[in-house]
Amino acid sequence: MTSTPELPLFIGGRATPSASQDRFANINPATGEVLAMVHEADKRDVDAAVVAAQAGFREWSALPGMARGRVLLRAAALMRERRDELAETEVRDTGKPISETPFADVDSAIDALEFYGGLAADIKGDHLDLGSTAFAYTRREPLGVCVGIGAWNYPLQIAAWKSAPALATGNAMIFKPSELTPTNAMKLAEIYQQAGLPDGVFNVVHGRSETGHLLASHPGVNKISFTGSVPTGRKVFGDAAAGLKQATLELGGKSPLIIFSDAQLSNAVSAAMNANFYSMGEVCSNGTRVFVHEDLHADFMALLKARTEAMTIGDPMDPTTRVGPLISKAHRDRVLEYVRLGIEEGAYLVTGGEPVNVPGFEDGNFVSPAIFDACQDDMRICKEEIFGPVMSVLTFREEEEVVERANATEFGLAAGVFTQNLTLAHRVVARLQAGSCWINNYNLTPAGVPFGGIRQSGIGRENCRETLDHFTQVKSVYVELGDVECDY
Ligand SMILES: NC(=O)C1=CN([C@@H]2O[C@H](COP(=O)(O)OP(=O)(O)OC[C@H]3O[C@@H](n4cnc5c(N)ncnc54)[C@H](O)[C@@H]3O)[C@@H](O)[C@H]2O)C=CC1
Repeated sequence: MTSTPELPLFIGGRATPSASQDRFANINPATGEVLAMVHEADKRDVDAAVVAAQAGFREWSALPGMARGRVLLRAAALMRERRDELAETEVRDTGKPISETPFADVDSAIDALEFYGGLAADIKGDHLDLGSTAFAYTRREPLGVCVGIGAWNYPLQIAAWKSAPALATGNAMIFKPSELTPTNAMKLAEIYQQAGLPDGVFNVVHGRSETGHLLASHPGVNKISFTGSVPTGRKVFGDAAAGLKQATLELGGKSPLIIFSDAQLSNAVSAAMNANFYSMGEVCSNGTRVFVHEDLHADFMALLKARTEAMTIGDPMDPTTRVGPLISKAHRDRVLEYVRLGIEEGAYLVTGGEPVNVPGFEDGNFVSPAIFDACQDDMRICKEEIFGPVMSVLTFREEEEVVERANATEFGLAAGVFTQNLTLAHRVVARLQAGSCWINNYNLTPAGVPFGGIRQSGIGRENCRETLDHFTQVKSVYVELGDVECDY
């Protein structure tokens, strides 16, 4: 009989057992199998990670940007060699289908490493002319030890989106993956090390909320980059405020997708499905409020229903599968509770929203993709983030009306507009209160295009050049070439 593997921490360039004896199980959401017993970091471990990161920072920040960029590019190449393995690991940890993870997870992570690897040599300040006898310049300097805290839905992508800009700018990072999906952060640490990253520059600390709090409140930490839910984001921001640390937050959403009557129908349906059912709907930027113009509604619903019912639910390792299990039993129950609530609130359940028994995967958390029609703005299913495969369809008549209703939310992560009238599209997008918008597509996040939210959806932008500003601070230097004026 083989024993369950252990997943230790990664501190100072070494796989390190936690000082605490606490372990928690990492469970495969498709099978219920315990993949590993994960070491939970306590205060001693967090202190050790900070000391290691401070040492790593001294060495790493002294290198020229070109040298740092080269390490990131080597790491990207190593990830590409291990693409299949990383994609399969992501399937086992998250339950997402293998038809997605090589692209949305691994390639997106590789893109981030290549993007920031390329920019590392171009991190620079400004020169200010102050007349013939003086000038000033600014330096963009790293912050020091940065903490990354990740959610469970895109574990490798989040680790890469946070660590690549942090490292490109000369910082060290301590990354805490979600306790539900801890494996690929360890593989990323191995890859960075193999690519030549000095010990201590990228550390992985496992744990749950207490470990996250210990990291966010640690006096030796200079910045926190967080991805997760709004309530946790508030706590992390509170810890950052108490220590006067910088923080960027990528939080949840309840984003609108507006489909005007002239939209190309099959593209609009494709986008609505991607915006609700990709990764089983466990995507922060999902367009879960689908506003469809009354004139298109009947055709839209017919095609949407047929295509949704044709999605294959099953073994996430099977390349033909489109719907895998939800991340955990607790989350599945929460999603099913929202389906029950939607019916109770008077929305019409067109299809799905039921637990699915997949033969051979009796312990899997499968739920069929759900479509609600006849939704009203004030229903809880239309106001609260469900983070599962539940689409709410609402109808509208006028542009003015739909813009107002789309913006009537506490969130502001993303929004989409479908129309062949580009004047209308740009006019509407300009009025939508969201950080990331798409016209005639949805949820694409290429490296270089800023991603992030406003209002309750977060602070800061990831996956773009602006992120470099979030991982650096400006030092200004005044240089005198003339004499010092003095009245004394
Ligand atoms: N805007 C974005 O880019 C994204 C946002 N999300 C959001 O994440 C949420 C789902 O992810 P979950 O992992 O369930 O979120 P969560 O907020 O429960 O956990 C996120 C991370 O925070 C850690 N944590 C928990 N309590 C903490 C504390 N007091 N201090 C510090 N860290 C703590 C967790 O261990 C985990 O690593 C959804 O609301 C979703 O919208 C997810 C992916 C991307």
